[in-house]
Amino acid sequence: MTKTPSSAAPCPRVGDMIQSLHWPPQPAQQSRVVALRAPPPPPPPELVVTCEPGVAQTEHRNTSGLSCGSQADEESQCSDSGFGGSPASSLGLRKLSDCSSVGLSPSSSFEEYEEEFPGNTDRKDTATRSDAEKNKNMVNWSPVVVPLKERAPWVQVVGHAGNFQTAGDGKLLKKYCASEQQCLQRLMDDVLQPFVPRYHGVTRRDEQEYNLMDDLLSFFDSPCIMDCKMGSRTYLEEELKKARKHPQPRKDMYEKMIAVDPEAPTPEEKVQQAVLKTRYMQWRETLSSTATLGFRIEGIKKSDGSCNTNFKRTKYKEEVVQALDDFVDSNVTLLRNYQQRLKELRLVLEKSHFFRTHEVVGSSLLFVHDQSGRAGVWMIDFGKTASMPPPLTLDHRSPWVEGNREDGYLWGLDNFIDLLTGMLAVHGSQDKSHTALLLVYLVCVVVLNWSTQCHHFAPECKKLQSSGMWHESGCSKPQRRNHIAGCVHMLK
Ligand SMILES: Nc1ncnc2c1ncn2[C@@H]1O[C@H](COP(=O)(O)OP(=O)(O)OP(=O)(O)O)[C@@H](O)[C@H]1O
Ligand SMILES: O=P(O)(O)O[C@@H]1[C@H](O)[C@H](O)[C@@H](OP(=O)(O)O)[C@H](OP(=O)(O)O)[C@H]1O
Repeated sequence: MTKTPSSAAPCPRVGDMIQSLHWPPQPAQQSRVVALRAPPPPPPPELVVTCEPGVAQTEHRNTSGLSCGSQADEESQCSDSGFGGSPASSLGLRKLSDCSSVGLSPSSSFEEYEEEFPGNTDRKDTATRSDAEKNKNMVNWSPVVVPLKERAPWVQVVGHAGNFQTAGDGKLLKKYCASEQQCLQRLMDDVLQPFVPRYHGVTRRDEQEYNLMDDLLSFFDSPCIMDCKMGSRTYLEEELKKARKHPQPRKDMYEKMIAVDPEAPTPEEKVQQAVLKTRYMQWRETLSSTATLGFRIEGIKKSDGSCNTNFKRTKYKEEVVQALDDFVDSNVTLLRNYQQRLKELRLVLEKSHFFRTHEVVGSSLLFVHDQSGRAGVWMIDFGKTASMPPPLTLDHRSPWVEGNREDGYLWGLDNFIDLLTGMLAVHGSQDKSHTALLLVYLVCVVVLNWSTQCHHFAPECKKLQSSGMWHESGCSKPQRRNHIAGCVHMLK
């Protein structure tokens, strides 16, 4: 969300991303890392108390031993684009999805890279007991923190390139964004806390400030990850107003648009070779399932290292179901775990004060599971989450009409849960028909077996014997049906 084009990394290749995110390597390996992928790793992050001017604080609280001051409740959204947003030259710099790593070759798989760094095994010692205990509070299903030596390097599935760094101790640094910081702080005191990465305050590294939070992948071993953007609207009402006041057509978005559908721009946009951000965002919503289902899949990374961010046109239920089924490898237990977790989340969202009083736009649900069958879902990305002026609240289900600020988040979640329920029902009925087929097969085998035992008593067999058509091994194929019928008749 925080866009600092000057410091934004170019669309990272997988290896580069790993290099910049996974540190610090042991000195012995460091030169190898540098030789392979410059630049060298940065120094450890320094925790700072977030009371500097310009760092908005709204609450007195103490996270990770940090105490914070208080300022006016003024939120600045992290996404500035649309009215000055990413310059055209940033095309290719911004999103990981622009350089989709679909079908990464095995040689570029994350796991393989990890093996290049035996030093990583030593770092398991740095995962302290207190960290493990903090993490324990966050997950309400399994308190296991996977030892670092077993962990694959951190992976960013989608989002702004260059926004993240790992802290190496089960924590993650995301480029500082004041409104996101406010949300994360508030969420730590809300019933939603178990569904959000634990927030540890602001930290600085290399002159850049970051929000420090739990790395949700640290609970998993070679995780499969899915990012789903929630809600029926992906831009803030505020963005719409600003775009009307100061329209700033974007060339980069025009290019992203024609890359997907050359016919999408209007004749006017074709002449300008640029589109407004809000227009681009609306087009993305209707092209995908955002407008019809209230959520869309942004990207999926599987445990084999393959990563797919090619979901811009994944719109219809059947397509979404197909992608979800592929994400869980048709594993019914995982589907059930995810359904359960989403139902729990829905119950908590309906009770949450934070949720009631915030317009939640552009936020994602991060789905993570691994081979062990553990599965978790967390809310991430609050850069475009804006508080409502009191006493206004949102129900998150009503359709959006400009001015009501409804975001369709719960409507999307309802649809998501319904899809999973439907998938489970199909798997259930498939299981039943498989069981029925298996039973029929078993009965046939038993009866056939029986038939060879009881042929002496079956009148048909006697007939066959007297006609010389009996085979020593039992009935020959053409007569088998009669034989079985005879046996069954006898049993009656
Ligand atoms: N706490 C976390 N733990 C593990 N992975 C995370 C965490 N937060 C974010 N990620 C990873 O980073 C990706 C992008 O996250 P996020 O949406 O917060 O970034 P962003 O740059 O603000 O994205 P956007 O372009 O949608 O605004 C996610 O898809 C996920 O892979
Ligand atoms: O997925 P795409 O097609 O690449 O489109 C991007 C996506 O909608 C992001 O959510 C948005 O960032 P925000 O959510 O922060 O607005 C970004 O705007 P940006 O280019 O202005 O960062 C878009 O370019």
